[in-house]
Amino acid sequence: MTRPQDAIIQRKEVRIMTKIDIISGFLGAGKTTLIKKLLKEALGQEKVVLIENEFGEIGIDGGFLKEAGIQVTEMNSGCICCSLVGDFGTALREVVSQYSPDRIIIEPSGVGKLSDVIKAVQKEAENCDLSLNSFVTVADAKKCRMYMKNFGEFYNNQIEYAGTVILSRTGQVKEDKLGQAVSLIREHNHKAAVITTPWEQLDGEKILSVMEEGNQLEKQLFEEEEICPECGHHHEHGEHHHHHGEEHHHEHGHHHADEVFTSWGEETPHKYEKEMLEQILKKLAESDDFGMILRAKGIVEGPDHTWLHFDMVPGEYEIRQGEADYTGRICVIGSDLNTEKIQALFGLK
Ligand SMILES: Nc1nc2c(ncn2[C@@H]2O[C@H](COP(=O)(O)OP(=O)(O)OP(=O)(O)O)[C@@H](O)[C@H]2O)c(=O)[nH]1
Repeated sequence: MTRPQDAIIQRKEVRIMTKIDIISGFLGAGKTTLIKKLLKEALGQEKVVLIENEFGEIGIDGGFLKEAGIQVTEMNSGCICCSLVGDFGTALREVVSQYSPDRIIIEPSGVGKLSDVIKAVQKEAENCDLSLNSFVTVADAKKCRMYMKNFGEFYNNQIEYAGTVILSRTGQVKEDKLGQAVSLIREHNHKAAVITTPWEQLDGEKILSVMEEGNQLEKQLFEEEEICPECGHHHEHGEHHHHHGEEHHHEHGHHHADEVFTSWGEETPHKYEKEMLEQILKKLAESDDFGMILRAKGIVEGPDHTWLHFDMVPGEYEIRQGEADYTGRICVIGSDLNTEKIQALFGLK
């Protein structure tokens, strides 16, 4: 029986809990861009800590968020999922006791499995005052077919476990292509809300409210479906079986991210002219000589004490002028990387 005072006590308990939002998504999907938008447009009044787990030993993203006054905890020593669950728990507890934030945003590495991250958070949530508030996946509308085909074991898991799927770059694709992307997502997740509106048209508050709605599906997700400890996939039963019961069998081989993806990173004082950097990124994006490049990013010194920040994902790159850093750094992530050739391309050997 619920008495009025019980309701009050419950509400108080909810208020002191730290909310956890997991923002997953494949390499270069737009996780950091989304987090910046949410911080600016929806979370300005809250005390937020960001836990980042970048793949590759050189952290690049932390800087500008720190400039914005956000506490950033990087976990570059290993991955949140699988092997280092214990360490992740420690990091989470430390963050809670040190900062008692209103909210912790977790940005897992682009090649992490969302199911593993959710499991790790749930394990800790039992011990501390943490509530799993939302778990979303950012997916590039232009590339989801290609990623599903080539890296389904990692990519599909992120889609399957998302409470909300936020498509990025939807303004750059034609309507029919966007429709195809949504169908592909739906094949792997028929419950999540899928945001298709270009981000510029949406306020951060709106996005946050959709994310938080998605949370209500959590119980359903975890109660109805068992999670395979081997592959992290749902083993659905009953009438859901037609859904993706078949394809998960041949995906059953369990790979750790570092068996499939490699990264190369270097800190360097080397200076680059903008045109030079452009040529490098173009070659990286277009040539097959370097392996399958999935992501490159960095901050390097340019001419006349300027600093160039760059981002590359398959098919596109971007160079902006930005803040100086204590030294230049470059990170390249992909599959079957030829690191010697990449190093030479950047003029570092
Ligand atoms: N035009 C456009 N560009 C986007 C969008 N989302 C991300 N980008 C660009 O894509 C690149 C990667 O974005 P990030 O936000 O760094 O992606 P991420 O998922 O954090 O990437 P990782 O560091 O690999 O985990 C940047 O150059 C962004 O400006 C989008 O919706 N539209």
